Amino acid sequence: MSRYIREGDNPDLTEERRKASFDTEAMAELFWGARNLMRRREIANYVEQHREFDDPQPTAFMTREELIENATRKAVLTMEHAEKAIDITRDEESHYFNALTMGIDGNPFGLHLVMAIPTIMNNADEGQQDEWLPKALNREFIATYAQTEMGHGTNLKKLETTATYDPKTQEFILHSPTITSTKWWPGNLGKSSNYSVVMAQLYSQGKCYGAHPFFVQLRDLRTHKPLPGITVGDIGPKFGINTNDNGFLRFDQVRIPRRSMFMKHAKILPDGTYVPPSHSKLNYSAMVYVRAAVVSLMASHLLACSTIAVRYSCIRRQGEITPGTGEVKVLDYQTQQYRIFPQIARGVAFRLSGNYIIQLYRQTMTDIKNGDISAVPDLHAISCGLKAVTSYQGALGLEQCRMACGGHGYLQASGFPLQYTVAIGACTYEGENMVMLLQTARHLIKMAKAIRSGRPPKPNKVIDYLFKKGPTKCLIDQTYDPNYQSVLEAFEHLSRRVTLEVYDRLVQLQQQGRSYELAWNECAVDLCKATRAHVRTFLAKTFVEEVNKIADISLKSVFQDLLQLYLFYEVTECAAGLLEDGFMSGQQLTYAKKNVYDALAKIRPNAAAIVDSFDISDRELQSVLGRRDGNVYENLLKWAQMSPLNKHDVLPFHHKYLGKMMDEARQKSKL
Ligand SMILES: CC/C=C\C/C=C\C/C=C\C/C=C\C/C=C\CCCC(=O)SCCNC(=O)CCNC(=O)[C@H](O)C(C)(C)COP(=O)(O)OP(=O)(O)OC[C@H]1O[C@@H](n2cnc3c(N)ncnc32)[C@H](O)[C@@H]1OP(=O)(O)O
Ligand SMILES: Cc1cc2nc3c(=O)[nH]c(=O)nc-3n(C[C@H](O)[C@H](O)[C@H](O)COP(=O)(O)OP(=O)(O)OC[C@H]3O[C@@H](n4cnc5c(N)ncnc54)[C@H](O)[C@@H]3O)c2cc1C
Repeated sequence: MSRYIREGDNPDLTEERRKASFDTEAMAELFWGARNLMRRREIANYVEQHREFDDPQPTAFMTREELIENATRKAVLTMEHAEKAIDITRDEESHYFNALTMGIDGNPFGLHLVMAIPTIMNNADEGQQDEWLPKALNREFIATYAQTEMGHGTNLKKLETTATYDPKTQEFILHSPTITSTKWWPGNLGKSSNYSVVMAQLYSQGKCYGAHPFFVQLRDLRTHKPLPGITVGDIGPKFGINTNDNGFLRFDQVRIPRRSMFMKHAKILPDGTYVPPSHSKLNYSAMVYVRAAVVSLMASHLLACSTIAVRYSCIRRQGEITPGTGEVKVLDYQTQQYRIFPQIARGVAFRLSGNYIIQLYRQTMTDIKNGDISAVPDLHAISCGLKAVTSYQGALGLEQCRMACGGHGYLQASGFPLQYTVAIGACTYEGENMVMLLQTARHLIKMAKAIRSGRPPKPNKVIDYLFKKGPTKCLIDQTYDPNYQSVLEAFEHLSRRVTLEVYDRLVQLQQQGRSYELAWNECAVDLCKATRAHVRTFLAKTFVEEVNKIADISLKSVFQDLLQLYLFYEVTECAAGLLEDGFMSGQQLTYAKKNVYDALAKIRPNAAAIVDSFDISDRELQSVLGRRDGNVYENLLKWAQMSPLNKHDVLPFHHKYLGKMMDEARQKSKL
């Protein structure tokens, strides 16, 4: 019996769990890996046993100051408990523990862990690492990553903050020369951090060498007051992540020692001589890390929101399908399945590719340490595209899950506003999505040039297909192929065609006299399409490969249903492109749609058990609608009764305004 079924649960949800064709626990093991699943359970138990991690009230009812104080309290507790609760050397355990204890809306260590420490690990030289890393890991300071300025986020070449080297004192002078040079956005900069990685234009011997990272103390270690010459604060409430004190920062001729510059790759010698790095973008590795991590992060958001939507749709009865047979669970509506199940399938696809890309990141960082930088452009290309596509599709998917939950989906109690507002940040941070799509397109255009000139680069799993000659007509038909060769070939065809077409147009525009840059801008929409097609191909192939590795027949069959849905849903999503050149026929599109509907029907009886197997706890979901026990209605009422507005039956200012107005209106009407 499923470990998710307990006495007192909503019977509709229990009925759903009993219907499953597979063992939920075995599925959870497959999904997370046996060891990770066991550790997740142990960590979740640990947190449940320490009630001090509980929020004093739902965070939705807290003011911003209360939110930040609560997060800060829990962050300190988290660090105090970490060594007892988890193996701190295992990233998976840290991420899970942090998510359970601190939630997803931000915490004072967010940027310290995600960007500052990776920058120290990958950009500090040995001496600097010896000095900074133990202190960073030991929480002797909290650092953030200050790169974006009020005037420039994308175009790093135009950052205005300067770091001018003074050989006489062997110091850099940090300065913010204009209002637009004010650092703006860095997470945890406003109030929590006392150090920061600061990206500034490096000047030495009268020459500018471009943006470089520096490690800068911002606040006094004892008083926490900003150091002389430094102005720092919070940028105010935002669309979401209001638990995070995203900040602003200005420097007024602040002097820092020469060794504050990260010197693993580029260096300034004491006399001011600049030593360039082996690759000009090695200083950007923390950004590459977060872009890669976003893929798994989007998987987590999608799987959490589809868990909420599926569970709620199992207990929500509304309307009849066959008149007179009683109200159905809303999950029985095909439209509901069409809204929610593709989000599950995309979440799984993102999880699988997310694992791949993080491994590639780790491998590339190791290669760089060993002096091999050859994988840097490939990692950059695929991580930019994946980040852009998964954050965009993730955002759309979360919104579908919310809308699938009707009015209650619009409540903060649903958990959707928190998930959504956190998730959509990823469309912008770490490289705005269009900009990221265009970065991948640069790589694709190089590949197109190689194809046209008949000189393929050295073999590479991600782009080899571009150099293949695929079928000239789509081979999708009604026969079942577990390798989905014809679908993958269709995606490859679309990607190859769009890439080559936009390349040819780029060349043609230049032949007509446009500069490369102007031609590029005229082709930008199609360049983005090429990236999307390439990323779709990558996600799809990774999904097929991973499903083919599953040994257990009953689990594999569930994954195959999700894979079928994923692949044919994507075919329908890119149908215009496949039909445009006559590659796919209308009839084949009809087959694809039928495959989508068939997959929905196959997934329907397993849906509740599938989302259970993602093993997302109520503590993580923070959702009344997505509760494991399905007891939504009584808990919605309890939740509303906790609203601070309900502390008073009559609001203290009622008689001052509305009461007075109505009294006066009644008086007048009596006259
Ligand atoms: C389940 C998950 C569990 C746990 C979670 C784990 C971790 C947490 C994950 C997420 C964290 C969550 C929350 C964090 C929240 C927020 C963090 C956000 C922080 C930030 O936003 S920091 C600021 C980020 N800023 C940007 O990204 C700026 C974007 N701009 C750029 O990157 C660049 O300027 C550019 C790419 C647009 C262009 O660069 P450029 O102008 O310097 O260069 P050129 O255009 O001249 O290009 C030259 C050449 O270099 C290539 N290039 C560019 N960048 C790179 C790179 N990074 N690596 C390799 N190569 C690069 C470029 O492609 C060109 O190549 P070509 O050969 O000439 O074509
Ligand atoms: C939640 C959140 C957290 C953040 N955290 C941090 C942080 O910790 N540290 C930090 O340094 N920064 C942080 N940022 C800043 C973030 O990295 C930038 O906002 C992002 O890189 C985009 O830069 P921008 O805001 O200057 O947008 P702009 O570059 O001004 O872009 C505006 C719009 O113009 C278009 N555009 C711009 N350039 C191009 C181009 N080359 N081609 C095509 N279109 C283009 C895009 O549509 C874009 O949306 C954060 C931002 C957010 C929202």
